Amino acid sequence: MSFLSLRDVSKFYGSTCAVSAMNLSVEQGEFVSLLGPSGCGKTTTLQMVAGFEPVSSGTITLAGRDITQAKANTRGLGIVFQSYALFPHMTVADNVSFGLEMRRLPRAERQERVRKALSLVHLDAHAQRYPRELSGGQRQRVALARALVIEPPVLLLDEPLSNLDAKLREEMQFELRQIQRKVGTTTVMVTHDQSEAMSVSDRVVVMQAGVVTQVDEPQRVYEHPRTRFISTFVGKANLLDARVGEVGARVGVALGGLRFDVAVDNPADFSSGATALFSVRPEKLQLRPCGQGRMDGEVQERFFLGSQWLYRLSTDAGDWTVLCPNDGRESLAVGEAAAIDWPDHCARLLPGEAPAAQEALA
Ligand SMILES: Nc1ncnc2c1ncn2[C@@H]1O[C@H](COP(=O)(O)OP(=O)(O)OP(=O)(O)O)[C@@H](O)[C@H]1O
Repeated sequence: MSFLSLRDVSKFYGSTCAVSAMNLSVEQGEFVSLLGPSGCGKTTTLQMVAGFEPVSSGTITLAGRDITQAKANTRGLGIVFQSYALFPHMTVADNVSFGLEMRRLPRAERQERVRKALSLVHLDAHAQRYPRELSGGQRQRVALARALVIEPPVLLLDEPLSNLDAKLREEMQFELRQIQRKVGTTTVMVTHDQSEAMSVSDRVVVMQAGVVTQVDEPQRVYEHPRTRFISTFVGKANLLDARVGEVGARVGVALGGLRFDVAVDNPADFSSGATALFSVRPEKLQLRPCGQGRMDGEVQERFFLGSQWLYRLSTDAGDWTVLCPNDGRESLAVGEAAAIDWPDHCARLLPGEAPAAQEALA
């Protein structure tokens, strides 16, 4: 049995369904991110696990214990929310020690645990400072230390890095992952930032309108998105209408004047003669001289991104976005003709109709 488990958990606010029959199993020590656009039910899910919001239906278990109706303060979970409200009149050490005092731990043990927690987040030297004397990233680390010091079975993080600027955020993502690996605390993080979810998580739970649409390792979500929405929400994708030909282990596709086969995860999702979406990531496409690729096109726009060039090309099959590494060679000009090509294994086919949205997890 998994460590943290949600079974058919739903949440209604009046007639609004915030979370619909959600199933999720998190293993001990795992780092799982809930990823999705604003309003898809991520925070509500976390609040139900934390015990701050009652579930409308369903069951939540932790280490084999049904905690669905347990009061928040009896769940013993570590929680770091977006506004990581430290006590401004307390030193860093006192802020971190607070939860241990509430648990009436002896003074010597408190001091030792606070020392260890601050060392973990590299703030040993700042123990006697006040929150106002810290940078945003340091304050964030105090909040993390405060959550970790109680040695919670599960750490819940709600957009913990969203107040930080881009560079600090990236550094903290790296640190967060390192700390989590070191301590081994089972962690569930809410984020709407796909690159954050991908870079820190063992598995990503993609949510849309209260429904879980995919649960997979980050690379799998990126390389094998299950729906049109996921393929564009997680990274960028070229999506072109195609017609399904013969369906077997590989599926025949007609795209513009081209006919070719695509390997698919589940051939049963496709039927001959139906429409489907052909998908390939912009960075998987290559530009070649005319006549030397799969189809010829014309450059409509180009953008210099520093390490890459972004091109928009028009072809008979539709418009394409292509990302090419800036290898120092001369770029293509607007109006220039070029052929588009892609390796077979980078092509994906998505059913025209979205597959069953809810992922039932074993
Ligand atoms: N207390 C509440 N009362 C009524 N509706 C609510 C309440 N809290 C959330 N909702 C609604 O439930 C849905 C899910 O909200 P939730 O905050 O879980 O989304 P989210 O994915 O965390 O969004 P964000 O990324 O913007 O924080 C939304 O439609 C929201 O308006």
